[in-house]
Amino acid sequence: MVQSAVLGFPRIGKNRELKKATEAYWSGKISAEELQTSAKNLRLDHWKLQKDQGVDIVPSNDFSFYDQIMDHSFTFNAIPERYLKYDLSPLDTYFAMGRGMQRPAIDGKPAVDVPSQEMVKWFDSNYHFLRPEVSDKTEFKLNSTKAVDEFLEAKQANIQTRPVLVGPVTFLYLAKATKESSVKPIELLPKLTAVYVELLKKLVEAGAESVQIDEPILALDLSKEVLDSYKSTYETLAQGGAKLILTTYFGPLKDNIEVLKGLPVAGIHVDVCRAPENLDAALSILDDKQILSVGIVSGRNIWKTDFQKAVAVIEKAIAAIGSERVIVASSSSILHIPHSLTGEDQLKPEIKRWFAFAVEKCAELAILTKAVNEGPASVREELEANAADAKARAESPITNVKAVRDRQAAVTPEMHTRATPFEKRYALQQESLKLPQFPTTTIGSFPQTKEIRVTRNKYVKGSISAEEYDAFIRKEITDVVKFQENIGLDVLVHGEPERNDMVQYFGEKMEGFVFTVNGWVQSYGSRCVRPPIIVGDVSRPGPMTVKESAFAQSITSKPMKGMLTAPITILRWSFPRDDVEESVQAQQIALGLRDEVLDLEKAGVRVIQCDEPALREGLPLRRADWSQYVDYAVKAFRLATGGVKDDTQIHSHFCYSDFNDIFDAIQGLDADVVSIENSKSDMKLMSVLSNYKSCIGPGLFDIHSPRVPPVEEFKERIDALVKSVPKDRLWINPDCGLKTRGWPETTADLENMIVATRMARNENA
Ligand SMILES: Nc1nc2c(c(=O)[nH]1)N[C@@H](CNc1ccc(C(=O)N[C@@H](CCC(=O)N[C@@H](CCC(=O)N[C@@H](CCC(=O)O)C(=O)O)C(=O)O)C(=O)O)cc1)CN2
Ligand code: MET
Ligand SMILES: [Zn+2]
Repeated sequence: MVQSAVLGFPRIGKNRELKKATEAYWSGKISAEELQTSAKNLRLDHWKLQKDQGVDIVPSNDFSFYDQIMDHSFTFNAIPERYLKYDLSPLDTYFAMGRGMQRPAIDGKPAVDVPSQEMVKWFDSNYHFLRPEVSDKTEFKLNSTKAVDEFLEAKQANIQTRPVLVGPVTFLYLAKATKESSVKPIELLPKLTAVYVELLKKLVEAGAESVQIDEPILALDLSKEVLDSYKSTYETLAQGGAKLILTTYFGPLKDNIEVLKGLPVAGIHVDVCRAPENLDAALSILDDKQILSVGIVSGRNIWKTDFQKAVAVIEKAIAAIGSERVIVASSSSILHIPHSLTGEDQLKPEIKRWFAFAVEKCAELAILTKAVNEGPASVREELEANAADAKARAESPITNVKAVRDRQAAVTPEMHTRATPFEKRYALQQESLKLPQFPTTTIGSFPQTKEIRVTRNKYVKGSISAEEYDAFIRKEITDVVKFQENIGLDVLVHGEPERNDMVQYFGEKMEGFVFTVNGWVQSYGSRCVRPPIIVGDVSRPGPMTVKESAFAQSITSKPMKGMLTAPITILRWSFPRDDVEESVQAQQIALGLRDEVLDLEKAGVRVIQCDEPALREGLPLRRADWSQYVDYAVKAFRLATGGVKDDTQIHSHFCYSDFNDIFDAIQGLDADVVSIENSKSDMKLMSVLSNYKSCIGPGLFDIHSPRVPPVEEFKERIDALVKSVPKDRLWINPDCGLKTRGWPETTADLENMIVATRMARNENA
């Protein structure tokens, strides 16, 4: 019999219970025990939910308080020394790795001041993990039995789970060596694998029938060294005695499939949503006992699975290897989609029927499995309903809007190019903006205080009027503008208090999107987003940000920076359509933004920033696919911004550190100023910065952590930057927006940043 499986379930909870509990713990409102209890309840709920939907194989150890990769660093004792010297509890050590910790000496306990680990994007998703850090001194050992404990916890509730581990090759591939260490992480494989064996033995002892071991890097271009390591690593892992299901996802395996041939694993999992060709590839290398887990229900999007197509794929696998050896699974963990559609009553029924969220995806897996086990007649109604939903979507008028298509057809090459080259127009901008050396600015948002969120919530629920809300936002903007003037920033921002989220906000102002009330997806740690869903052709019916930006400019004589989210980021951080090319969707969004940019310019805003932080994560996982992506991504940005006058300054912003990969694309945007995250990447960007032809503001402090760097630290960073960036091209700013920070640390951060900038100006005048 075919079995169904989920590779990982969203852990944040239906109503973001985990977010609320961890944040309450951090602020001292609940105890560690209370936090553990709510986590335990959530795990139990989620196991039961999946079982109730009819899933046969449910995962354990997919839970995490912060990030599953960091859990592995913690489990295998890859804990940098800097987190251990304070004698914190294991839980607090763990959270310090995730978010840093800074607190004064109290009750005889020493002061703590430690930044978090580096946070990076999980493949091409909007989820972030904490990059493991290893060195030749790392002593891998079992520091935690979380995987075993959670397995037993489920077992106690009479639920047999399949524990999930991140495979050792993927773990070390994603790791970096500490600064002091010369070791290449991958060289530590033998040492680390030995500890995996120990853990696997414990899981088997506890009663685990099989273990899911994730090796998603197999969807990347890999070196021979990495590929070759699979054989010896998995031969060693086999000593653990566990039945391993080696899991790959997010893309085609291509030639990497070869290394899976002959590995001593019980089965492999492939993603056939992203890469249908993985099915044949996998079938061609399995031995005559191995299981094939077919990832057919997408863990990355919210569209209903096309049952008819899916059944055909599964039947093909069954025909090849027999039903005992086939598992029907989610393509990847379904961490990336919201919890459930229940309660999303504001969605029009004719559109809601196109979607399946996590709980509904579980039901889909059960239906598909039944269809192949008991025959289509056993789920006839479900199959018919599914076919009707697909047909209704294909025929919906919103998926093909003539005015939008006509405008796209009329786009010309000239619309992508500014009238004058950078050097000349920057000189004009300098003349009009009159900025000092090393201009200071911020990335856009200021703290989204509890008061702001609560007031917006009241407005959304209708308990305050639009006028009251507008007045509140105007007051917030006024306060933020005054604050920036007082503190001495050069290019101001309005602070984005009116925005729930930089993507959702724009989605809500454009046609072609729909929204959820509770469709939260974890982005990092306790932070979540509610991605809007692109359901049809996109257009912009009217101004989206002009009112707030024009007001902010009207109350200051300093230049006010208008703040927009650029096309690829709106596209990537939404759930895009799967019936139209992403390049087409990007261009539709770009045309809407182009109108907004020109309206801002008309309203007297002379600096306009279009944030494109998702440009890097949008890069296809395989290099061979990069150029066609970069081509449409860069065009979309240029289409949005290319229509402005010479003396209107275009900024962009990127918050990740792999600048190298995308250097040419960023250059190709032809923005006048770009700000990029830099503070946590060990200043490794330095070497490429000197080649950048326009202005650049490498981030000077990490906004993900409440830790405030002292003035000297800022000064050191600026001094290092002055050595690689031309003195008339360097801007000074934080890594990213300040919305997740509180006012005390924001004030201290910016004060220190400005003091250090003034020192640097004196020295470099
Ligand atoms: N979409 C997206 N992706 C991104 C980023 C981003 O900004 N947006 N930034 C990078 C890092 N990721 C981040 C993701 C989320 C947040 C973040 O701050 N999220 C907030 C929610 C933001 C939001 O949607 N706020 C809404 C709803 C807030 C809310 O929780 N309201 C309460 C009621 C009010 C209250 O009691 O607090 C409720 O609904 O229950 C609003 O302000 O309107 C959170 O998790 O807390 C920050 C960074 C990369 N990816
Ligand atoms: C994730 S990039 C954030 C950019 C946005 N303008 C902000 O400051 O919040
Ligand atoms: Zn950012």
